[in-house]
Amino acid sequence: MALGEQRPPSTTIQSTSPFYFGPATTPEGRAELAKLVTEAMTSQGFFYVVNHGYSPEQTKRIFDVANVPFEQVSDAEKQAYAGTMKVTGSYQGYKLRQYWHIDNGVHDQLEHYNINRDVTKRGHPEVVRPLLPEIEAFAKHNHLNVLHPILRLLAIGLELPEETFVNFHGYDAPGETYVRFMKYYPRTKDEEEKTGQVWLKGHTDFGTITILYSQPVAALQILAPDGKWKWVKHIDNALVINAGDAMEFLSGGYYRATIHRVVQPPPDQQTYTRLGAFYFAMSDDDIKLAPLMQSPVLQRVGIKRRFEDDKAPTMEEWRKGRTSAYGQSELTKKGQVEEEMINGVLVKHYN
Ligand SMILES: O=C(O)CCC(=O)C(=O)O
Ligand SMILES: [Fe+2]
Repeated sequence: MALGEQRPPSTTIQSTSPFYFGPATTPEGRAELAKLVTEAMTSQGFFYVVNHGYSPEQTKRIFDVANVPFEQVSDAEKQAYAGTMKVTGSYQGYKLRQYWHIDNGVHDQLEHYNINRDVTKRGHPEVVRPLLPEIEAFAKHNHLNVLHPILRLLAIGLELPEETFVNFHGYDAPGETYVRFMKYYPRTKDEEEKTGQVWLKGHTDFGTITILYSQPVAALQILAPDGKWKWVKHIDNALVINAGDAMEFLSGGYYRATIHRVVQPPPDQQTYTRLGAFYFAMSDDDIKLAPLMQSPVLQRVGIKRRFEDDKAPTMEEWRKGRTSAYGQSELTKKGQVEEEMINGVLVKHYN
């Protein structure tokens, strides 16, 4: 598919303007950017990053690489490299189609291939092996050139020492931060109807920061503060950044975990397959996800508690609890929202 040729539909979020990492080399530049990031993360819950260091050609190459685990690997080999989410609470390897329940007996039609930033942790399908140096370079770029600068801005936004969150996200520290490639396959009319055109239910990501490489098939929506789902607009070679549960917990609710979902694209885009490239960041496994009380900002605005501080899960406990339950557990319906308890914390799913 020729990425970049499709146009998104007209219903797009217009309020968030992309910004540049460029000026962030000086303390003044970072202070300015921190204001923008804080504004985005405490209101809409996402922002774009442009000028992040990858050229359009490098980004295109990553999407070509992203397609390989889906298009060039046989079903049998995919099975051999399937992840064991329910048992290990870890997404490494394939998340094959039909694994999650969406709604009314309908299961998902999307595949992931998840690769830890330490690409040697597991084996990979034969055609993926020669691509591992490139995938590792991609992980490192995301971690050091995108994630760490964002984490510095988020620390400044809480008036904490700049390296506070960076120190929780060591590239070589034990933890799960990983690259995800993802492919959505077409669904039947019946499946579309029974799920109200929802491909991936409204959810929050469980890590700290998600980096999504913007791609042209519109389908991602964010639940805006006014309670309406809004399309996320495609911007060529931009990154869409959102916070997840772990960042919400660490920031005492100040930075909101963004509620987002994936729905059937608008009619003019329904014949395209949708390919995704992501970097899912988590803090190091041993970090306790309790609010950073030392933040002067939190001392002023107060903390929204999800659990008592001494009961706060570690990153490892939280990611394992959420991963093993996701799409497999019995959810309790409460109107439009479905709920479950993970590690004593209420988790919501939205239609
Ligand atoms: O495909 C997308 O745009 C979003 C996927 C997503 O939300 C996820 O994998 O957590
Ligand atoms: Fe997500």
